[in-house]
Amino acid sequence: MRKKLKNNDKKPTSAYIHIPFCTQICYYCDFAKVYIQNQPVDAYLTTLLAEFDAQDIAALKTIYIGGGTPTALTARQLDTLLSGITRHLDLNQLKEFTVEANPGDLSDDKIAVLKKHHVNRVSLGVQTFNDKLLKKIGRSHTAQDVFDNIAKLKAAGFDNITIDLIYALPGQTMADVKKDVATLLSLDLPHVALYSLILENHTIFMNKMRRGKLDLPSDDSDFEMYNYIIDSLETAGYDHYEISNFGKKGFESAHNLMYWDNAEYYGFGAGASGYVSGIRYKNHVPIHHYLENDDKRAVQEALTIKEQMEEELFLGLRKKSGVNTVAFNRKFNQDFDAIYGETVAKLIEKHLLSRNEETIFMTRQGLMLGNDVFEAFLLDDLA
Ligand SMILES: C[S@@+](CC[C@H](N)C(=O)[O-])C[C@H]1O[C@@H](n2cnc3c(N)ncnc32)[C@H](O)[C@@H]1O
Ligand SMILES: C[S@@+](CC[C@H](N)C(=O)[O-])C[C@H]1O[C@@H](n2cnc3c(N)ncnc32)[C@H](O)[C@@H]1O
Ligand code: SF4
Repeated sequence: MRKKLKNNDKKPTSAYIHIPFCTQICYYCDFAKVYIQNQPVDAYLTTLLAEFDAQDIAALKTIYIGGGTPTALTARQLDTLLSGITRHLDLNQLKEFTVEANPGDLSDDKIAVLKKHHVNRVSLGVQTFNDKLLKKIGRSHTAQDVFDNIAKLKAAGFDNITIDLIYALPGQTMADVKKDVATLLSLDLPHVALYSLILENHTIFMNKMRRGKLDLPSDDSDFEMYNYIIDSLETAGYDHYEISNFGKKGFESAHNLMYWDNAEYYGFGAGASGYVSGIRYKNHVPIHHYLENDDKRAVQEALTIKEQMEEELFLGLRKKSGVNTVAFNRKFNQDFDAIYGETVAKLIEKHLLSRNEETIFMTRQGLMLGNDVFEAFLLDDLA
């Protein structure tokens, strides 16, 4: 179907900002980033803030600064970035302002800068509490750094702290996962994201795998770990509100929910994705391409209605609450069951999907095999 969606005149109320610098390059990571030494960091920040200013944004509900590692910047650079972003914003409307941080990088002066500029959520890339495993995956911090950073953040008044953990790491056993979960629960944080290790191209791990030198847990162990994690966290009072995300009541990430609700957002910086006025775009990467091109967008595409409907399903089904079919009918002016009724029935038969009156949502099995479910919702060209 070639028909374009009507452009949405309303401005997005969320922004993602990308800082593509790191003080370490982890063996598993394929995100847009480079080692920070000798990089044109100040020039990058100037260009990034010019890109931001050009949109003339008066208010945002959620801001997410990710990377790379935002806290790889010096306190002065972080101050420049955060004051540049918040300078013209109506801060009364800002609900969630997240900055990602690497435990090894988060000093007192950087924490003070975050606090000064209204950051109210910090996401720490912990990955595991096992120091041996941390070394094995190329991280330069220890579990103790994490405990120290969390204590400092709490002392500075940050109550919305989330951590990222990865499981199914090379050589990791079920006993290791149980220890990580026990440590996590002892910290009593309001939110955590747990990812199964993905073997990405162009990473040291992929290189090792090709040479037969990476000892990854089997798919069965991966399932067992995932099941254990979900059961333990749910028992401890966390809501498993998205495939990889768990939150105490009221601490679900508003910014990430915005993505899964298929809403529009700005993306600023090298490699950032955005979705504005019906157009999905991705900015130039690597950094010098981003700096040198006047048009920061490397690719952009106006989504057809078919693509919009597919995305509504892929993204919405990531959430435990699933997709509301009545809202779908209203949004697209189509009959959900005429398009997807058969697909849904087949997935229910395979115990991957459930349905109640208005919504469809994934079963535990579906959450584990997410990609199989998403593929089933790809549409052939509609007439
Ligand atoms: C792009 S990183 C940015 C966070 C920050 N630089 C840090 O590492 O502390 C965001 C998160 O993605 C997750 N991640 C990155 N690569 C992954 C992979 N190959 N498999 C699973 N999770 C991954 C990690 O948990 C990481 O904390
Ligand atoms: C893997 S997720 C981790 C989420 C986080 N732990 C939380 O719950 O707040 C975050 C990473 O996804 C990537 N990311 C998120 N939104 C993006 C966007 N709009 N454009 C490009 N990358 C994005 C960034 O690399 C970012 O570090
Ligand atoms: S996981 Fe974080 S610190 Fe490690 S390379 Fe990726 S972005 Fe950088």
